[in-house]
Amino acid sequence: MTKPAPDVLRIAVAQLNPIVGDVAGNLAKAREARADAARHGADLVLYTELFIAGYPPEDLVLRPAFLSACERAVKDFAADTADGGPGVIIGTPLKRKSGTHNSIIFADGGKILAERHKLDLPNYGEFDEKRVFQAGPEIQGPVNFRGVRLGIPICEDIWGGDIAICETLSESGAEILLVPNGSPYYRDKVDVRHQVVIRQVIECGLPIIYANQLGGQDELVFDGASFAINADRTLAFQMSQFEETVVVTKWRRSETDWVCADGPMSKIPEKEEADYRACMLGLRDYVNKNGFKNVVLGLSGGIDSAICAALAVDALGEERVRAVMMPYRYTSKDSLKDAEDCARALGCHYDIVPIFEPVDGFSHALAQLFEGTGEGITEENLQSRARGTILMAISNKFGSMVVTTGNKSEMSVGYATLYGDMNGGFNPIKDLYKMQVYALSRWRNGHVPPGALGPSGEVIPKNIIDKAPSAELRENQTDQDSLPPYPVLDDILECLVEGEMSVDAIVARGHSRKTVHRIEHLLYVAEYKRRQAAPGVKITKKNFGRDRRYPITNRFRDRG
Ligand SMILES: Nc1ncnc2c1ncn2[C@@H]1O[C@H](COP(=O)(O)OP(=O)(O)OC[C@H]2O[C@@H]([n+]3cccc(C(=O)O)c3)[C@H](O)[C@@H]2O)[C@@H](O)[C@H]1O
Ligand SMILES: Nc1ncnc2c1ncn2[C@@H]1O[C@H](COP(=O)(O)OP(=O)(O)OP(=O)(O)O)[C@@H](O)[C@H]1O
Ligand SMILES: NC(=O)CC[C@H](N)C(=O)O
Repeated sequence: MTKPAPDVLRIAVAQLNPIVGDVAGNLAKAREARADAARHGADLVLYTELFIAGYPPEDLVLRPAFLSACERAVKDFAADTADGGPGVIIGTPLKRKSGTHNSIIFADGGKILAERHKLDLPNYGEFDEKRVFQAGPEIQGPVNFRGVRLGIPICEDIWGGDIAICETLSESGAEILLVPNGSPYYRDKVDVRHQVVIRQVIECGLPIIYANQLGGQDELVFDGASFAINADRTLAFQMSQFEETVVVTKWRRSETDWVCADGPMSKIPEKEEADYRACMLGLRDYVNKNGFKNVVLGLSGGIDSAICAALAVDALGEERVRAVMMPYRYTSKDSLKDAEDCARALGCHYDIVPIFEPVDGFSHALAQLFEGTGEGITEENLQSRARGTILMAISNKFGSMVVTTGNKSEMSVGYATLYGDMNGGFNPIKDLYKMQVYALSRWRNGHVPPGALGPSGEVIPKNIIDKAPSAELRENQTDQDSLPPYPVLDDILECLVEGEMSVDAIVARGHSRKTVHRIEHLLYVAEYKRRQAAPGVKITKKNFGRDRRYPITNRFRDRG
């Protein structure tokens, strides 16, 4: 006799932080979450996209041994469900006759009930899925789970491509849609996701549960913030952003549809907090997942290195961060004081390593060769390179990763020295324009974000925020000697980079044509530097990683 279909379903959403390639570790994490969900009465656990592999696995998917390890792991996990506990929907790559797919397996009672393959493979911005996966050959209907028909589109499948996947699932009898996602952070992305899901709910008339991955993976930060929308378009539940969590949500069958009867309603952080927490999580996971015990950075008394030091202490704790002030002839007393005050406020290790000897040593070594030439950028870069070499020596000696500190404004126009201040393994502020660096610094002085390991109070001394930024590579230098004021520069850059706007359109916003042409030129000729730059956290819709792929050799200039 078949059991009657239930009127209540407890669906756990596992918003977890996997490690790409750590199949055994991810399986252990999945098992732990299932045990936890079982203790809280869950019928089913929904994991995120490709959870067993970690997302995005990129070219690992081309390795047969990796595919076999993933498939073995999900089969073992499916076998666990013979214990009568919750069923599972878990993401894994699967190699089948139709190709290698981005898939899920749905298991219950010790058996794999169904496999589903992603139909719409994203291939834009940061995504390159068509490179390693084949799309599922056809839309497959809902899966009957203990008498309830559940549709399982996978991430991009609901983003509104050519195929009406949610609608088709609804027409074939699905009652709830459960969507595993690997949806990376960019500013305001939570709103974008809500809009995407609401649009699908309107189209298909079904409630949709959106489970998103958590954690940093190279340049990407997965921010979680999993949620669901009821069939009547109301928010059914909202999970927290930037935190690992497993929650059991309760769904009740009504006359017409399933409605969420119990689930969390977490508050989503506002702009500065969200960006700060993304930078912090991205840095923490990069350092920890790559096995570094600690980090080192040059602390100049300027705002960029100060916010990087704060992010590092918040991400890793004061004991794991070493800040090094490396004064030279042009380092002001103010900078020495500001750097020390910042390090003291943060409580991290602080050292002073002057660079007179290395810089003067290089100058001596080159004196004959350079005879008759004037001093200029070459000599300025020697200072930056001496600092870069010292940081790399500390890195080699103690195994600390160098945190590099160039903001997006500088990285855009090439105001950074190759093999100098560009040295480093990871850059937490690579995708923040200078004005955003200021905004986040002010915000951090007034708040300690959840999960931060650093202290409260003014961790970035006010003087660092108030003074005119300077690289201090020659007497009385300020950034504004050779660049437009940062509010102007950042606006032009945002128009050129994120907006891909024409020079005419940017001039129409009130900027001088000459300045816009100059910035466009600087942006293009700095491409070679960016290709050699360390990776860093993606915060905007278009970062200097995968999102923007300009040629290095490029004669185009917009003179239209
Ligand atoms: N297309 C290309 N493809 C490959 N390599 C190319 C290249 N063009 C130049 N190069 C190479 O790159 C070298 C030039 O690059 P690089 O040595 O870095 O030096 P460069 O870009 O000439 O100078 C560094 C710039 O960064 C500024 N800076 C430095 C440090 C800190 C800050 C700050 O504001 O925080 C600013 C500094 O004022 C200066 O404008 C050339 O000598 C050449 O070897
Ligand atoms: N005197 C210094 N001591 C230690 N590190 C330095 C020093 N000067 C520069 N650096 C390092 O090189 C990076 C680039 O610094 P620079 O001062 O040239 O300009 P910046 O981009 O305005 O950075 P900041 O705002 O941190 O000063 C700094 O963020 C810092 O990590
Ligand atoms: N992994 C995916 O398919 C993600 C695609 C989706 N457009 C997102 O950014 O969230």
